Amino acid sequence: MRLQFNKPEDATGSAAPAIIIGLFVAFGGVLFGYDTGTISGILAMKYWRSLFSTGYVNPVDHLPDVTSSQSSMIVSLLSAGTFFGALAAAPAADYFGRRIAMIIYTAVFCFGVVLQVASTGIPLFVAGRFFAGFGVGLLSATIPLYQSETAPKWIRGAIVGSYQLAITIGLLLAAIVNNATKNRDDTGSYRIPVAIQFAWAIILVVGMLILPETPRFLIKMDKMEEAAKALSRLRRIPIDDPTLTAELTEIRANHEYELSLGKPSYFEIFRGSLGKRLATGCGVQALQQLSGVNFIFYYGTSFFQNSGIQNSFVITLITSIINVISTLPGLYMVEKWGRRPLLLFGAVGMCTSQLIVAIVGTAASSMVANKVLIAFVCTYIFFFASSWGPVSWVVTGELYPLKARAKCLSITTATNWLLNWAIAYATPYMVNGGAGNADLGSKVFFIWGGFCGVCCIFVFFCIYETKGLTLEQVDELYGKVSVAWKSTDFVPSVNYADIQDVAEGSKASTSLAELEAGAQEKRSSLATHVESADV
Ligand SMILES: OC[C@H]1O[C@](O)(CO)[C@@H](O)[C@@H]1O
Repeated sequence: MRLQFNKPEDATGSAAPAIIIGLFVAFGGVLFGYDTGTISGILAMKYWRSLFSTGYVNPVDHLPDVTSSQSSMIVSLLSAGTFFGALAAAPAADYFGRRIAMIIYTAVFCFGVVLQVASTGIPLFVAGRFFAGFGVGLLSATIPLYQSETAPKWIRGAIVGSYQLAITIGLLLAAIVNNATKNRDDTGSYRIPVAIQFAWAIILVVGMLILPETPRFLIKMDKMEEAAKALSRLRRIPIDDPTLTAELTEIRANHEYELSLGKPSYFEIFRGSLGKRLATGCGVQALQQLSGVNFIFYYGTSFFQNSGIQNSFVITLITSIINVISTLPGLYMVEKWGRRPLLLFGAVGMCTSQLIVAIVGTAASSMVANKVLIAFVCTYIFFFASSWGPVSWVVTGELYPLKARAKCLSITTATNWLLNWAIAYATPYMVNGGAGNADLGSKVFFIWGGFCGVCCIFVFFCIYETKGLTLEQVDELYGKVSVAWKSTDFVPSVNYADIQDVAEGSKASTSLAELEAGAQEKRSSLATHVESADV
């Protein structure tokens, strides 16, 4: 079978530079996955435990250890940092630009790594976790923003989705490094897994120094000539090419039209049509977490052990591998089927798998039951990784108008982190027996299955189909179509081909006057169409 994406006839220039750049930037996601995955290994290291112990001795193995409240502070401060980082990402991305912001954010992350490597006591280590988390949070909101603003429309889903692929690779690397270093008992033991992250951070910064800024950010700052240069690098076409003029014209006209509807303050983005889009973005990210994926990645090992399954570490490794491999078909299918069908397919599959795990895990405990349980945990991971894992980032990356994109993506990404933290924090109380704890055991899968059921309803009522549209046509879609299930019938009113005809007539140069003329035409067309909309 030959995999082929649907490159339209009006596609501008070559997609190769944008694909390479998009994939390169995606690898910031490795830091995301690795950083969340590595801590469980560090907390178990003998050397680390004795160095950081403040006198407490673990009653199980009688060795020095940190207390459970100290370890929960160490774990949760990373999540707190990521949450605040995601929230804080918008100002720099809107002020300095997406590219410079990513460089600054990676430096923040590196500062956190330095503190952790240098620390010999809990306060400094905790501060390092917070800063590293802050950097990861900042990057996690800015990478999909950069990718969606640079990608050609017909392959944007796959490029933004590759961010999730990098997250899964980071998780897998963490599982491998944890296993490889778990028996080390020297000063390097915990410093090696932490310091390894420098390598990626440095590659990322060096790469970003030579990457172009996004043309959309430059247009937002009214730097038309620079925007034309950036787009010409991204699409590998001459600066006076009519297709380039057409794409710039569409972006600029749309941005001006959106601005004419009002400037977005933080207050503004919670109201009206923008508020609806923001609720959709937060909903999709919240449900991605509530489907229960991190229950498996954070607590999988101990859950399998408690269910009487031996080799629980190997099973966790297997789920991490399935997670990486299954993300690949998701990147392809998001452009073939589109966002709505893939999310629906994933939600039905995840719901069925989680409910089977819940029923089998609650009803019986035998060799056969354990095998069925493991098989359906793996099936759940397959459905998650090929749909909600990547597509939640795709959907949120393309949901917002340029004027508010950074702010809205910050809030949407912070929602993902908030739920990530809440689930990591609450699950041990829900699952383990003991005073004040719910002792749900396998019944917890009924909760995840229930939320996957909500995912199905959410997709049907809230997710608009945006496959193959430019980010500007997505704005038009939201202006014209009032209900999500009719979004598949939407036909954009103006596209590159139309504007290209205007540009073709005066091919001489990408002058500002030419762009202005095209922009004027697109603006009036947008206004006419939105007035006649069936909203
Ligand atoms: O692949 C699983 C991983 O993906 C995420 O949901 C982010 O999209 C993480 O929270 C999780 O650990």
